[in-house]
Amino acid sequence: MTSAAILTAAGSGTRLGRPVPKALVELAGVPLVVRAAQGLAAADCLTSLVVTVPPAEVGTVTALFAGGLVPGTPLTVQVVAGGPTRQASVAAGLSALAQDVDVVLVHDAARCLTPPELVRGVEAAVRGGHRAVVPAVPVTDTVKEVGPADTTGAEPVRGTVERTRLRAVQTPQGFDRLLLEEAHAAGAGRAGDERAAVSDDAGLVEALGEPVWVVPGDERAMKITTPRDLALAHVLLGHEAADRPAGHAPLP
Ligand SMILES: Nc1ccn([C@@H]2O[C@H](COP(=O)(O)OP(=O)(O)OP(=O)(O)O)[C@@H](O)[C@H]2O)c(=O)n1
Ligand SMILES: C[C@](O)(CO)[C@H](O)COP(=O)(O)O
Repeated sequence: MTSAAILTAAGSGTRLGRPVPKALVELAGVPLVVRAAQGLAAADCLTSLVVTVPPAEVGTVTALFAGGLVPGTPLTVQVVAGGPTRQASVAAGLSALAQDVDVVLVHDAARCLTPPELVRGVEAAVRGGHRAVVPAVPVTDTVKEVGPADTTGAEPVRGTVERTRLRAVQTPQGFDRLLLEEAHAAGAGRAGDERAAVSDDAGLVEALGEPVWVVPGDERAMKITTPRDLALAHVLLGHEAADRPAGHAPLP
């Protein structure tokens, strides 16, 4: 039996605000989707990778991977069209997995600096018997629940959530394949609509009533969502933010 990853890269990147889908935006000259795939390959615990991309970009991304991922790594790469939500994209990736895959990692291309040791740790935790595993870091802000805004736009605080029990969840999330397939089948009715879809795969497993386990995450597994995140990713890489589009001022 083998381990595989589904790399979700079918989003548009609205919050990043670039003219190309986020996965094709370059970080120090390398598209995010390629960086993320190379990080998965470097973990050396996977045999195949299914990359979900916007339907119009299947050809472009297939060409990006035509030369192989990392010299010397035998990881096979298959590029498929994603869906209208992240949940739908993962479901599309699941149906493209090879038959001998029994452990599946689901990873965001937007978390392209995730270190290989985190990937290995999640895969090992699933192989070790935990059927659903998410990496996470402690929350550092105080988190409050609020009610509907008044006429001035101010929102009343309803309560303060006990912070010591909160974790910010990252990817890759690792699953026993049969459990992930069962969870996606049960939640399929939610996949077509962003307001109903789950924001992570573990949420579908939780909805089944099955346990989900947390392992320590890593700050480098940050998600690139906004222009500020992209600038931070340059800093983490030790590069100047040279990919800034023309006309954009440097961030303070
Ligand atoms: N229909 C979708 C939506 C998102 N994703 C992927 O899910 C990951 C996390 O999503 P997010 O960071 O929200 O990316 P976008 O949806 O592209 O961002 P935005 O919401 O700003 O448009 C990304 O790697 C994204 O490509 C996907 O595969 N299919
Ligand atoms: C899966 C995820 O990265 C875990 O934190 C996150 O939920 C993705 O959310 P997004 O709104 O699709 O970026």
